[in-house]
Amino acid sequence: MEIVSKKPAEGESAYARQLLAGFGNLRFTATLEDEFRDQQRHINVKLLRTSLLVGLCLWLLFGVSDWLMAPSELFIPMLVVRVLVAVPMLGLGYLLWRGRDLLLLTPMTMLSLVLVGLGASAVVGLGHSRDIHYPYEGLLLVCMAGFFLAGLRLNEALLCAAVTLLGFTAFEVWAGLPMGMLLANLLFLLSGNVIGAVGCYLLEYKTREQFLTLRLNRELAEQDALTGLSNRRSFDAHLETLWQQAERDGRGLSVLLCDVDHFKSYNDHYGHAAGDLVLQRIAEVLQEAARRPLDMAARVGGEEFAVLLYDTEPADAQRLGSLVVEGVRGLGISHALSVTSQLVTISVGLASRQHEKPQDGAQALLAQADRALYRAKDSGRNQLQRI
Ligand SMILES: Nc1nc2c(ncn2[C@@H]2O[C@H](COP(=O)(O)OP(=O)(O)OP(=O)(O)O)[C@@H](O)[C@H]2O)c(=O)[nH]1
Repeated sequence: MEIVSKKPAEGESAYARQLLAGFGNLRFTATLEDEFRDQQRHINVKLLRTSLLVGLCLWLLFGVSDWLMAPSELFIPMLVVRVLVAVPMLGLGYLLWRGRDLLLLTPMTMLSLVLVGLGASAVVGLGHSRDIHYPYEGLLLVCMAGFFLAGLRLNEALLCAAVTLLGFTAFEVWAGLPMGMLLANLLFLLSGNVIGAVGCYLLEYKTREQFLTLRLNRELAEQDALTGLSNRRSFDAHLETLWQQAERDGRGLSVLLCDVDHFKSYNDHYGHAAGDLVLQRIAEVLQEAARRPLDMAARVGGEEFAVLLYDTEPADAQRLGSLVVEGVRGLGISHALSVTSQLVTISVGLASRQHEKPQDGAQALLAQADRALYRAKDSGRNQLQRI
């Protein structure tokens, strides 16, 4: 039978595909976008704690500027605005302090930012109702905070800036600012926002690029290049993790250790490249057996594979292991020099962690599977043995 390569192609990784396809519109495919946003939420909690503290201090500090610069009868209304805006900021602070409700983080941040923007617009409007030279430039700081300090994505920061500028325009019309001056002020604020938006775009683009590159590198570091299965390193780590989880939750854990039979003679007869293709086809069979989220199929040596089965009873693991033996034989790959069969076959050793008995640890389980595999080889290969 002719064997066709099913090796994972370059770019088969979702991260690599997204890097190749580009993301100039600052958006990934749905799954990656969810993953990205989830990661950002966790990072932003820390960033926001600092930003909020700085923002709140500055917001109240500007009250001193109101006191120094505004006509005295306006100070109290301005102070009321500042206090009213500080309340939702304190609410956001509470969310950040608790560190839960992460899904509320972005809406709360946007709400706080919009309220600060509108509050600042109201203060400026009050000022301009008496003195058209009352400083308004501080409003740009609010928009810049949205672009760079609040952990928002560009479109979210743009929305906050747009609402702020609309509020600013409304308050200025209310204050009766001359049209020419209003347009000049708006032009200044808009120019500042364009600069902020471009900077925010570049920052978000780089953040997304870094996200994809890091995830891709992590994936590559954990993967076997030939078969696309997990490699030995990630297998060992996953085994330890699952072992601890199985102990904690009182669940079963099984290891199938699989070794290709007479593979040396296969290589000698058909060539190393053909041998590589066989390993890839076998990997597919094993991957099928490890389809549940916590299960794992890995290439742990040259022609040696392992399958971890979490929360699986020994009898089920044995049934699955036998299916794997049959599945590989069922590939129908000729092996003229095999004294076991005319086809490529594998031997499998099974060991299971039984939750009702005291256990020695993950490595002991692996050693048991290795002994079972040795027994399978010794008993004629092309079969499963268990300890
Ligand atoms: N094509 C290919 N061969 C590999 C790879 N890694 C290891 N091998 C070969 O796998 C063979 C393993 O041979 P042995 O350990 O003697 O075992 P075996 O011939 O399979 O005999 P039994 O396990 O006793 O049935 C060696 O010839 C290795 O060169 C690989 O990545 N590609």
